[in-house]
Parts: sequence; C-alpha cells; structure tokens
Amino acid sequence: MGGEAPELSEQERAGKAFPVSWDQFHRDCRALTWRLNEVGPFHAVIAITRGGLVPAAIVARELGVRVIDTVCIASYDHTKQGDLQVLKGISEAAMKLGGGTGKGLLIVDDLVDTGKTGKLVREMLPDAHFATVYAKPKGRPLVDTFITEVSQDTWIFFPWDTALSYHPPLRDGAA
Ligand SMILES: O=P(O)(O)OC[C@H]1O[C@H](OP(=O)(O)OP(=O)(O)O)[C@H](O)[C@@H]1O
Ligand code: HPA
Ligand SMILES: [Mg+2]
Repeated sequence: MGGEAPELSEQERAGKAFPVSWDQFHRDCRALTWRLNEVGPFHAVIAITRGGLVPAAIVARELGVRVIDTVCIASYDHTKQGDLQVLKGISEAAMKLGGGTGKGLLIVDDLVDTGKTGKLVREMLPDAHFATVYAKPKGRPLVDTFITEVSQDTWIFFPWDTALSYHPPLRDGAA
C-alpha cells in the first residue's frame, strides 16, 4: 500500500515564487536590449521557443533586426523537466548568415534554469551571442548577457502562463 511519496515538480521544489507582469517583462527586455546594443550588430535573432519568442520580438524590434528564426525545443511539461527534444533546428538561411558557427547571431530565451536548453543551442551555434532576460545560478555561466538573476530555488511565473485571480486575505491564511 501507498509507500511512495509523490514526486515534487521543479516548481514545488523551487519554493519561492517570482511573478512577472507584462509591464515588468517589457521593461526587462528593453534593459536587455540596452546591453545588447553594445555587443551587436547582429545579422539575425534566433528565438528558443516558445518562451524565447516574446523577448525575441521585443529585442529584435529595439535592435532593428528583421530576420528572426526559431529553434524549437520541448523539455518542461508544465514544471517538470524531461528529456530535451529538438522539434525544429535552425534554418539553413540563418545558419548561412552565421557562417555555419553562429557568428553574428543572437540567441534569445526568456530564462536559463539548469542550463540544459541553453547548452544544447550553444552546441548548435558555438559562436553566437546568447541572451536571456532572467538567469538562475546553474545556467548563468552559459549566458553572455542577462538582466536579472534569481536564486535556483525560485520559480519565475511569466505573464503568458498566468492570470489574475482572487487572493484570500492574510488573516484567512494566505501565504
Ligand atoms: O535551463 P533549463 O533548465 O533547460 O530551462 C530553461 C528552459 O525551460 C523553459 O522552456 P520550456 O522547455 O518549458 O518550454 P517553453 O519555452 O515552450 O515553455 C524556458 O523557456 C527555457 O527555454
Ligand atoms: O522558473 C521557471 N519559470 C518558468 N519556466 C521555467 N522553465 C524552467 N524554469 C522555469
Ligand atoms: Mg523555453
């Protein structure tokens, strides 16, 4: 009977919550672009889907880059990380722009956590510049430019994954 404890999701293990609003996310993406503007110019932006699509659009708009490609990777099923699956690689046209190694290309993602996703994309484009909006300590060494670091035991809630909802008063036991 019943002995096994239910496996905790990464989010449950994380413990701390870091909710990000659309407004905050937009400001953080603009701050990221200020830093990237010192590093570029870039021939193209490569968004790691799906989370990288939103910052990639904002960053590309600010930098005036109109060539945007995707690398499509699935790993987290809501909050649990499984094996990484590359559903779509980098296009031939973007590869050509980066001279086969990614030189002059800008890879964008919303965050690095363990760094597994970033590592895989870096292997595809070793000379590209890798930027994320947020970084956790384990993944941080993989990133060239980021804006905000949060602790490894923090779960970031993005605005496209969340909705406003009722929150009970502290007096009634709200955390
Ligand atoms: O550093 P890691 O531990 O690899 O985690 C970071 C990756 O995880 C999330 O993507 P996810 O796989 O959940 O897919 P999504 O972007 O489609 O939501 C996030 O957008 C990063 O791409
Ligand atoms: O902290 C996180 N928030 C949202 N998605 C994620 N994918 C890996 N880590 C995270
Ligand atoms: Mg992602």
